[in-house]
Amino acid sequence: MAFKMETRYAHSPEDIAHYDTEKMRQEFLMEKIFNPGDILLTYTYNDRMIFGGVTPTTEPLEIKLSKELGVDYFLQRRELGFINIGGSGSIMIDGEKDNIVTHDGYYISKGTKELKFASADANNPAKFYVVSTPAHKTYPNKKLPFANALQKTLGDQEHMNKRTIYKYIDASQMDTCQLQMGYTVLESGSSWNTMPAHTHARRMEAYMYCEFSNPDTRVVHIMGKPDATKHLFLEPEQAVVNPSWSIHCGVGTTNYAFIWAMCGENQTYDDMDEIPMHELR
Ligand SMILES: O=C[C@H](O)[C@@H](O)CC(=O)C(=O)O
Ligand SMILES: [Zn+2]
Repeated sequence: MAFKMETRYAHSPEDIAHYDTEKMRQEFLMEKIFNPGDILLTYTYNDRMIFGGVTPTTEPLEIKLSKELGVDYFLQRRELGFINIGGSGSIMIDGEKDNIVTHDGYYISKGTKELKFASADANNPAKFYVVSTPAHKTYPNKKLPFANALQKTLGDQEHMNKRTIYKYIDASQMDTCQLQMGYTVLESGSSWNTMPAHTHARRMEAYMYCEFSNPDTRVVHIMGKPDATKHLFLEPEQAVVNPSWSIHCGVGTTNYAFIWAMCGENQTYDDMDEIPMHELR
């Protein structure tokens, strides 16, 4: 079992103006999220979000962080959400087991001492995409089945952005200190996400692109100030950190899905500043 947590620092818009492709990728792209048997995390200084992949095979996996966070145990002062995009598995929350199928999600409260992730079949492992944010209060753990997610259909064929947003952790539906998280699925023939683009200076956001309809599909993720954009070419199951001053949208060479997670100042999903098309550069 390998455990890795990389640190990614925070940037100003002026910093990235001079970054070339390689530097942009080093600073904002996570190239590997899921590796069988491993826990691969990123700690970003943008609102101190921790995100990454837990991919158990034969042995259950547990995120053990204490010294790194200056606490007694990982979730002492944090909450955690996950969505499983792999095979079936299970979790153990302080001794209580719950089975997890593909696309099940979960909210795990601050104060949880033991959280173990397992796969039912090591050859088709569960892929737990986990996101954790600082938390000040303990709210109930909550299983978030795909079928219960709050659905919002957006876009149309003319704009090549027909998609469904599945809100798993939504502050208008349940208690969460900071974290909000969901899963967006594009329809066949649609390629654009989050267009018109937006910023929300009140929250940062991480995107993890997955479930590409073809292995050769690439998603071009666009970020930066609206009038100074940069792009990254992404393979399946890679993630991007988007600072709160940055737009975050993308276009794929086929359709795809992605998991988004936000935290910061407020919890109002619709608090977004849409960018007029003529302002994009
Ligand atoms: O702040 C909200 C996030 O960027 C996403 O929820 C947007 C999204 O899933 C989409 O438009 O496809
Ligand atoms: Zn957003």
